[in-house]
Amino acid sequence: MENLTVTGLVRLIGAGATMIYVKTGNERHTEQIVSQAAGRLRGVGAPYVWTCTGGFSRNGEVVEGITDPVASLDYAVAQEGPLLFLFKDFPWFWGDNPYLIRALKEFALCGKAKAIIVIGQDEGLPPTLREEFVVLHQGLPSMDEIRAFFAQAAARDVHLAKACRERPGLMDDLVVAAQGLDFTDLERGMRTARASGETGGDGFVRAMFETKQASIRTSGIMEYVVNDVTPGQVGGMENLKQWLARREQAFSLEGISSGENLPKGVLMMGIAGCGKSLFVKAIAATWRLPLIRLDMASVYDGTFGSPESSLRKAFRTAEAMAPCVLWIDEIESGISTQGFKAEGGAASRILGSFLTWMQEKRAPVFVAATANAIEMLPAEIIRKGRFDEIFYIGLPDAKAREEIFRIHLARRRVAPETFDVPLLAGSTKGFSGTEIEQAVLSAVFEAQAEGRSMTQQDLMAAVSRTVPLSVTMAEQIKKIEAWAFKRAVPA
Ligand SMILES: Nc1ncnc2c1ncn2[C@@H]1O[C@H](COP(=O)(O)OP(=O)(O)OP(=O)(O)O)[C@@H](O)[C@H]1O
Repeated sequence: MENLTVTGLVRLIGAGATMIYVKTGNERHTEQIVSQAAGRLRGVGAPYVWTCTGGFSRNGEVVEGITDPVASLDYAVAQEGPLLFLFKDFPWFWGDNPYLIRALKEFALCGKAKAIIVIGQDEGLPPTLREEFVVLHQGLPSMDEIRAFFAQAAARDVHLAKACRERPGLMDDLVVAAQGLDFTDLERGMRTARASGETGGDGFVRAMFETKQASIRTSGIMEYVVNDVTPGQVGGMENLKQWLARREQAFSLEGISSGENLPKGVLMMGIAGCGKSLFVKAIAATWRLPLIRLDMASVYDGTFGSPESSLRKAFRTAEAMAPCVLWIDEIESGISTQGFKAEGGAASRILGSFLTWMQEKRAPVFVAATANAIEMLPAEIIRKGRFDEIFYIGLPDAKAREEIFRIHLARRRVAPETFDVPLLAGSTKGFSGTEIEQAVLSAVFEAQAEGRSMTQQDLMAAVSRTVPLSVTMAEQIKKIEAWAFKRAVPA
């Protein structure tokens, strides 16, 4: 699907296109582009803009108050061209109005001196009209458009102009911070910066990051994860850490600019609570990339639109924010226990479009996918070449458990040297990272409740109170490990 641009629109209409459908999330900006295109088309003048409440207006003045969609098309047909009509609310009517569909089909035959542009939020073009319309997509602004936006903003805003003079690299920082925002959000970001009273360069950059976080949050299926986890905070997983370190160069600025040999992504599967999420955060923090989390369960349950359109939106946002890490959490969600093939429809279509995107993406988006229920993953997803590597994160061994104890004791400001950590590690065979963390926390609380410092005894008592998942789910874990042994690299 082609992107909506002024030149593209002028070229299309100049070549005789009479019916264009623009999929947009920002009506106002689409209207601006259509107005600019109309200005470049000889003899067309300002476009007629139709809404279901006000009828037609031109240059902001009402010219004809027809609010019925079919009658409005009759009006458009009767006008002398060359003219451009922008219809805003048609998609709400054409679902159950055969007269409107017919009137649109007739408009397509009414001559070339007039063109109509219909705008809508979703793909919602009825199948019967697909042949009539050229479909365009109003994507997110490019880096050049964002730069132009800030240049214009600096011409109006004395604080931004001053900050740009004082910090030569500010424009670049702003463009990176604002990537992935649409024009409405860019304006919102400027307002946030002004309202915060922080009018230095950092204030503007921060406002853009905050706007991006808020904008990703409102999409419902995605979340901007603020994080500063380093590999030093992850116990064990030596293979994964080495893998990560070897690829750091590829995701450096030079690596990204060369665009060559960029890693596609990793799939991390394994037992709950063993640090999959923690490691995804460590990847993003090590490479100093923004981390966006996509919740597959919300994609599948359709709360925020059809799964297909949610996923497309997520990919577009990730590409617009590139370079970034896209964390696909619970990638196996939505696939029933009866198996991938039996599910047929939605699940296989969605996983199919995910795999195609993985294969074709050019933008530096590193995909970090995590999965718990690995036996549900279809062969398609674990086939070699989809992900750069598939890691299995199992229960930590004794050395990893020691590291995990040290990390969590230090996090609670307790000096690990004062404890017999090897003994603790030896007593926690079969514990996951979460279970070790919980045991440390429980011992901290016990000691606090009695108003004293924590002792080895508190920790050993907390450990003996814990029944790890590996005991209650021994059979399942054995099965998972046997499955992973053949298909994945141990983390
Ligand atoms: N290897 C580890 N090193 C240090 N801490 C760990 C480790 N594994 C788990 N933890 C602790 O347990 C918490 C939960 O782990 P995390 O959420 O990363 O596990 P997960 O495998 O993603 O689990 P789930 O599948 O349930 O989301 C982490 O925030 C961390 O505090």
